[in-house]
Amino acid sequence: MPLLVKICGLSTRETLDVALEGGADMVGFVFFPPSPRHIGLETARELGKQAKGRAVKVALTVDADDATIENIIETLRPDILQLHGKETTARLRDLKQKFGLPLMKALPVETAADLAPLPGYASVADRILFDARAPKDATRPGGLGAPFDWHVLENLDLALPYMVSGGLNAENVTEAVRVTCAGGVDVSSGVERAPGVKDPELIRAFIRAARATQELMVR
Ligand SMILES: O=C(O)c1ccccc1NCC(=O)[C@H](O)[C@H](O)COP(=O)(O)O
Repeated sequence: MPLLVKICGLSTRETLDVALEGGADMVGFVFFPPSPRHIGLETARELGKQAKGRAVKVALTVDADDATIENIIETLRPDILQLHGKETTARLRDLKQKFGLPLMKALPVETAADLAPLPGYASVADRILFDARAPKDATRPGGLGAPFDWHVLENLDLALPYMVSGGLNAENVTEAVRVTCAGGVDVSSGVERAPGVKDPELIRAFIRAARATQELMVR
C-alpha cells in the first residue's frame, strides 16, 4: 500500500496547488485562531473548491464546538476531521453521529505512557495521528516542528491505519517511517520558510522524499 502523504496548514491557493500538483494524498487546513496557519471560512470555501476531488481534504480543529464544525463542513466540505485537542472518545462518538465524517484523532506522544488512551480512541476513530506532545507552555498543541522519539511506536500493534507527524522534513521522513511502520506521514513546519509560510520547493522535496520510502511500507 502506498504511503499516504499529508501536507498540513495550507492557507493559500498557490501553495495548495503546489501540494496538489506534487501529488499529496491529503491536504490539511487549520481552524484554530491562535495558529499562524489558521484560515477563515471564506478562505476555506475557496481552498475547498480548489482541492475537491484532487486530494483528501482534512479539517483540523482543536476542541471545537458543534457550531464551529458545522461551519467548517459547510464551507470547506472536508473528507475527514482531524481532532487535535483533548477530545474524549465520547466526543468522537458524538461527532461521528452528528456529522457522519471519518475522524482522525491526534494523539500527543512523548513516552510509551502516552499510548494508554489508544484502545479507547481506536474503538471509534478511523485513523490515528501520532504527533509530538507539545510543551506545557506552547500556544498550540501541534505544528511546532519538533519530533518525538519514534521508537515509542516501534512495537505498536494497532489494526487501525495510522500516521506520524511532528518535526518531519525531507531529510528525516524515511527514518520516521522505517522506525514507526506508519502508513502515512504528515508535515507542516518542515515545508515552511517561516511559521505559516509554506515553501513550494520544500513541499516538493518532502513529497519526493516520502515517495522514496514507499518500499518500507508495512501498513
Ligand atoms: O499547525 C498548527 O498550527 C496546529 C495548530 C493546532 C493544532 C495542530 C496544529 N498542527 C498540526 C499539524 O500540522 C500536523 O498534524 C502535525 O502536527 C505537523 O506538525 P509539524 O511538526 O509542524 O510538522
